[in-house]
Amino acid sequence: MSHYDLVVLGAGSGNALLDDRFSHLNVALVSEGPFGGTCLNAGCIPSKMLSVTAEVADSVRESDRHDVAARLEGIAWPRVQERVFDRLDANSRDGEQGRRASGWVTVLRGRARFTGERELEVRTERGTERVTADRVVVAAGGRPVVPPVIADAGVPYETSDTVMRLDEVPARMVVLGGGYIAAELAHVFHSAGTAVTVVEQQDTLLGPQDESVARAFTEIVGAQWDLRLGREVTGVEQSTEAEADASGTLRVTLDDGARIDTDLLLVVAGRRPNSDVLDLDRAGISVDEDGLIEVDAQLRTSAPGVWALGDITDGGPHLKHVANRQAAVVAHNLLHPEKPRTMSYDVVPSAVFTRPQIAQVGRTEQEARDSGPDFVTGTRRYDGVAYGWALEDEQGFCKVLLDRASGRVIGAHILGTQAATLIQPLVVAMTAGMSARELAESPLWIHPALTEVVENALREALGQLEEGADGDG
Ligand SMILES: Cc1cc2nc3c(=O)[nH]c(=O)nc-3n(C[C@H](O)[C@H](O)[C@H](O)COP(=O)(O)OP(=O)(O)OC[C@H]3O[C@@H](n4cnc5c(N)ncnc54)[C@H](O)[C@@H]3O)c2cc1C
Ligand SMILES: NC(=O)c1ccc[n+]([C@@H]2O[C@H](COP(=O)([O-])OP(=O)(O)OC[C@H]3O[C@@H](n4cnc5c(N)ncnc54)[C@H](O)[C@@H]3O)[C@@H](O)[C@H]2O)c1
Repeated sequence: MSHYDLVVLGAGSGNALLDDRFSHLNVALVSEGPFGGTCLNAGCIPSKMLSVTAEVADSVRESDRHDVAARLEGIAWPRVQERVFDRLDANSRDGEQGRRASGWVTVLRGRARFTGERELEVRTERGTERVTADRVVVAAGGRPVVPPVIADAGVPYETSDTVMRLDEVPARMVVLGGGYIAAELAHVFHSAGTAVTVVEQQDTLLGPQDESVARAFTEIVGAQWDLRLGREVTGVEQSTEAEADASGTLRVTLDDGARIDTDLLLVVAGRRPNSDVLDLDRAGISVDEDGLIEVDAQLRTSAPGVWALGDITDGGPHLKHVANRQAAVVAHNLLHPEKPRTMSYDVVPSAVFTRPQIAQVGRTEQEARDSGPDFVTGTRRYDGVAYGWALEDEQGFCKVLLDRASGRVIGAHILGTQAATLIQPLVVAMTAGMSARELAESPLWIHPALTEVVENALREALGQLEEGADGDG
């Protein structure tokens, strides 16, 4: 049994909290999977590297909109694979080697589970190691959910953990689920030449987005992907050899009786926390009904001396920038228990790196309607500003929601080129408590940058506020 000052479980965002400030401690970093966790190896980063490649191909395809004569000869998928994963795998290996060479971090690669309070068993290649610690941070993330209809069918399928590393691009793909991951990966594979069918149980893709964004996105991609909305998969079978040659290796049946022959099934129907394999009850760590570890604002769990962060917790949306901030808060609280910091989830932006790109922060219009504050909206389209003309963009828009009483932005939604970047001034204003008028009128907005669409949406909403105020008077 080895004893440590600190054990961190998980080499994703958990690894991010360890820096030289901890070098006076005896630390163990335990991880089953590779360093960098989901984000580096199978999540945010490879998906964005592939999505930018897809964007480049899309630009060539659409070059005639800008009177440029170009023809796409194809995406060299094996070379893309090498470029993306050689870099990411090296980064992961370097991260692990750096820790091993640090002199103060012991790396234990293997599956861990709790055997008592701040006591763990780790099954490594060299056998089972038992460790105890004064303090423990649990950052064991989550994994894809595979509905029983697929898991029990005994057929081959891919998830986001595997699909980005395929050797070749399939001719046909059925994507089960129409959320974030589906939107990003369907774009990548469609652009690489795959005929994509998306099966989503709700009536739109990206259901939790603002209703105008979800509607517009569903309509735009509906012209490129075969969408089966409001549908569920009821069965999947492997085709016979003769059928496979003619129509693909799998046959997917939907609840309306439709049968779809395909070469590959991608299951992206949500994620679940890895808490079920950790025997958390033996450590006194409480979870909610979804298996998420319950944490307070300081990211403490119900067990003394145990903190948790990232996708395994019930603290905030499961996004990498949230997990990174949580890691910074936990690091501070471990080092300065007398002056602890807390997490706030008041303003959490997110983006979907699909085509068109989508970004959001704060409330959706449907949430604002349901939760009752009196609000106004302002929407401006990309084709209403000069840079939108330059882009020949006929789909993009920015919508802002302002609280009538305070004049502050309570939500913002952008669909279109560079949405993830354009939303940031709105995020800053919301975080700083700046009014919409201050944001629209105090900084100079560069002309004719695309940010003018944000400025104009704000001005439109401010006009609505004024009209309301005049009416009241
Ligand atoms: C395809 C995809 C795209 C995404 N894109 C984005 C994006 O663009 N932007 C964004 O903000 N977020 C994105 N996310 C979400 C983001 O990846 C996660 O929120 C983030 O990586 C969570 O970090 P984490 O440290 O909580 O978990 P992880 O990074 O999953 O780390 C968990 C660690 O725990 C280890 N572990 C688990 N169980 C055990 C065990 N029993 N014993 C030992 N070790 C264990 C794992 O090996 C791993 O090292 C994406 C996710 C996916 C799947
Ligand atoms: N850009 C980003 O920030 C980014 C990108 C990818 C993933 N993520 C993170 O990963 C999480 C998981 O992404 P995800 O796309 O797997 O989940 P999700 O929750 O976003 O979407 C899952 C979708 O699958 C549908 N679904 C579930 N079961 C189904 C079934 N049996 N039949 C048909 N449809 C079904 C759901 O209705 C939902 O629309 C996200 O919530 C987010 O936290 C973030």
